[in-house]
Amino acid sequence: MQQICLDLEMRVYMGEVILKIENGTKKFKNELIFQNVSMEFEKGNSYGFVGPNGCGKSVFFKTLCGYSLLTEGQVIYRGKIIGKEQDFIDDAGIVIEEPEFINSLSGLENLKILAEIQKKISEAEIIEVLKQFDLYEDRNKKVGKYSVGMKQKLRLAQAVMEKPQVLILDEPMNGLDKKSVKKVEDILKAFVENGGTLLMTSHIEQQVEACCKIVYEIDGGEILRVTD
Ligand SMILES: Nc1ncnc2c1ncn2[C@@H]1O[C@H](COP(=O)(O)OP(=O)(O)OP(=O)(O)O)[C@@H](O)[C@H]1O
Repeated sequence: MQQICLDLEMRVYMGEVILKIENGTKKFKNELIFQNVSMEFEKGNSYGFVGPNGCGKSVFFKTLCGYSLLTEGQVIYRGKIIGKEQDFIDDAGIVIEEPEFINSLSGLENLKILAEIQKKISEAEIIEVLKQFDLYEDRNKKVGKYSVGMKQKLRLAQAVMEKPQVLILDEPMNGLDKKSVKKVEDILKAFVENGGTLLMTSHIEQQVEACCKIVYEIDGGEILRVTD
């Protein structure tokens, strides 16, 4: 019975627009990053953005989150205008550039401190996420001694641990080996299948194609849809 209710609930929400950008333009002084972009992001769907270094992938994601304001246009999250009615998007797992972990504390201790802010999840749930990302064995090791790939997996673990509705991940596969890439792909696909909204970037097209149903290319101030 519970399963049937869950399925019905998911069908209601799948396809509903959760985040959108309307006529968005971003400039830094005279540098145009993107112009007049309108896009909608739905629950249960996944969006990949590819483009060369410096094309504006991170800036685009920062404007969607509210970390950087649009020069023109607006971002609307769950019906509220970001930067006016709400500062940042919430209930979202975000990896844009490097969030600073405390190097002298372990991976587990770092996640516990971050989980304290919202008090949504227990230590047992954090442990489960660390297991998912193959970090359980190293949970008590100081983050300062983590490898590049381990730190990246910890960032992703932190992004997903509170089961957000939206994931906004800038270059999530950076520094990961082949096995870890596959594991993260599986985690992200399951997130979308369960009704989550995934936005991710990569400068490698195959990486976004593996995880995302809809792919865009960012270049020369334009964001063009690659997939049908
Ligand atoms: N705060 C800022 N002030 C001025 N210019 C900025 C700022 N942040 C980014 N830029 C510029 O915006 C452009 C796009 O940068 P962005 O970081 O979005 O590129 P990217 O596509 O994410 O690149 P990469 O693949 O190398 O991470 C670059 O020319 C960059 O110098």
